[in-house]
Amino acid sequence: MDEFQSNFLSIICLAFLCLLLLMSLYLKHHSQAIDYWLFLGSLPSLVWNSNRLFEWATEVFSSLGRGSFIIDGPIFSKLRYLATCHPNNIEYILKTNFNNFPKGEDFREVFDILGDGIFNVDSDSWRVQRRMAHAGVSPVEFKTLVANMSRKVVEEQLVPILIHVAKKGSSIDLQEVCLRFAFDSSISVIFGRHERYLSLGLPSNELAKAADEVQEAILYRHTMPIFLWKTLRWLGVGRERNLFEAHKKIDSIFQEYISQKREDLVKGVKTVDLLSSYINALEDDKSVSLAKNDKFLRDAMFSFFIAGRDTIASGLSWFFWLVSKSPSVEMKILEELKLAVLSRKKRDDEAKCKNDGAVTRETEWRPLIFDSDDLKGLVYMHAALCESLRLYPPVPLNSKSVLKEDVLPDGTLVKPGMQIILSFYSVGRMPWIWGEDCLEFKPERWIDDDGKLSFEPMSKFFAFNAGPRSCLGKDISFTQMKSVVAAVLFNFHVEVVEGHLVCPKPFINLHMKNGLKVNIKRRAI
Ligand code: HEM
Repeated sequence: MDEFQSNFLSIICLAFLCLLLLMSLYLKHHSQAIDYWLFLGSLPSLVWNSNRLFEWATEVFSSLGRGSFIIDGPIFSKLRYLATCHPNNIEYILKTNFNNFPKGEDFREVFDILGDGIFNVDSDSWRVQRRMAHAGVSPVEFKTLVANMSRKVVEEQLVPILIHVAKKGSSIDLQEVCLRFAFDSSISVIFGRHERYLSLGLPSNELAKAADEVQEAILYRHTMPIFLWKTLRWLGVGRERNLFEAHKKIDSIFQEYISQKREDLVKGVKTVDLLSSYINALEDDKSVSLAKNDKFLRDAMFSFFIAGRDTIASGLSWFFWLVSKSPSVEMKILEELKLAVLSRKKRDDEAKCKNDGAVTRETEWRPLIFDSDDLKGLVYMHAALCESLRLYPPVPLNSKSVLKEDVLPDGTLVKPGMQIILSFYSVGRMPWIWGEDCLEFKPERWIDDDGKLSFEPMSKFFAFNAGPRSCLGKDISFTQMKSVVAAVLFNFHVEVVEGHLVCPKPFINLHMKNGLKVNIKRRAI
């Protein structure tokens, strides 16, 4: 064999070996339900499925038959994610070894719009924020404020719009209505202001527009390597330009609200709202400058605004959709509400008899608005809301970093530098976690044999997070959602427009890609 022939043979052997390596790498990982590409890792799969990320992750978990899988980035990047939906892992990360899994610097950079707000800080800064937020939302006065504000927005804004739509016989996007309800309720509770973003004609609002832009831009950041969006930010182009403008707008609106509130407080105008309670609490600490306080207030209030707006809207929209497809659930909710109305009537009649002896009977149809007293103890409605949040958690994913090497309860090794994605969306869709009927909307699974709410499902329910960073707004969320659900279902029949396609939108919060187009009819009970 001459030199040329031997070189030629070597090249052929090398090429064959490379091909073999490539095929084996591809095939090996392909058999594990997630494609792995030489040099590019799992990035092509991720990009390919970016418009159905939650469903894709769920499919991968299902086909693997276990609760964790690795997503590798391109060969020279340090990108390495662990996706998990295993309840034991989630419990371990959020509770048992909480200190080893902070949010981390990457999260902080991507969500820089949140500043030093509670969602964006770890360790001591988080503890300070948590203490203040807890003190702000725990008092009975605050809970009463939330109940009163929800009732007000429902009575004065939501119901009149639905009456209008029912009379006209036209359709409406119920998701948009829920978003606007959540916006107005949040603003009134946080700032004591009444925005009326939810009103006939669906007016535009600068703050709402900026907040939407922020969500879109942050999602966009998730789809590309950090260096790329940072370059776009530096160049001031595309979505980064929009984010910059939205950031500026939000800062100026919040600064105006804060200054206005300070002036009101100096004038002696007292209101019960979150901002007032924060200003009063900060007043005691004279060591901090006003400007620093204002920045702290901006970050804290923006976090509350983000916390309450999209979550409540998402929770309500998916709930109405699920109930519209499940007449038996709807009937049971109505039965429960009728009982609540009867006991209210009894209370009212007794009070009237005591006062003037005459019990009036109403003849004309008037929408019935429920008070917080009426909404206490609605076990079935509570169960139905939990069931809807199980299938469609408003915060579908959570992300954590790793401080020290650790082994998760399912045996997965995690190392510093890795990012862990907790897929709350997938947890509710695994037969091995929730049973073979996991995809069915069954509020009954939340009710025990004595007809009370069962605590058992709570150990695998993470819609409100868990552990030290669990949601501080859980109770008030139920108050708000119940006041909307009761008023809408008791007074109206909601019917999804025929042919309207409902599917999740890849977003920070779980919204519907095409909204929720519904027809509204007045209900005669
Ligand atoms: C259906 C409605 C809601 C759902 C499903 C929900 C869910 C969650 C989740 C999953 C987290 C953890 C987020 C993370 O670690 O990044 C969280 C945290 C939080 N939520 Fe909610 N939330 C809801 C409504 C609210 C409301 C109305 C408020 C307003 C007071 C609120 C206040 C908070 C706060 C302050 C935290 C931060 C806790 C911390 O980091 O220590 N949430 N929520």
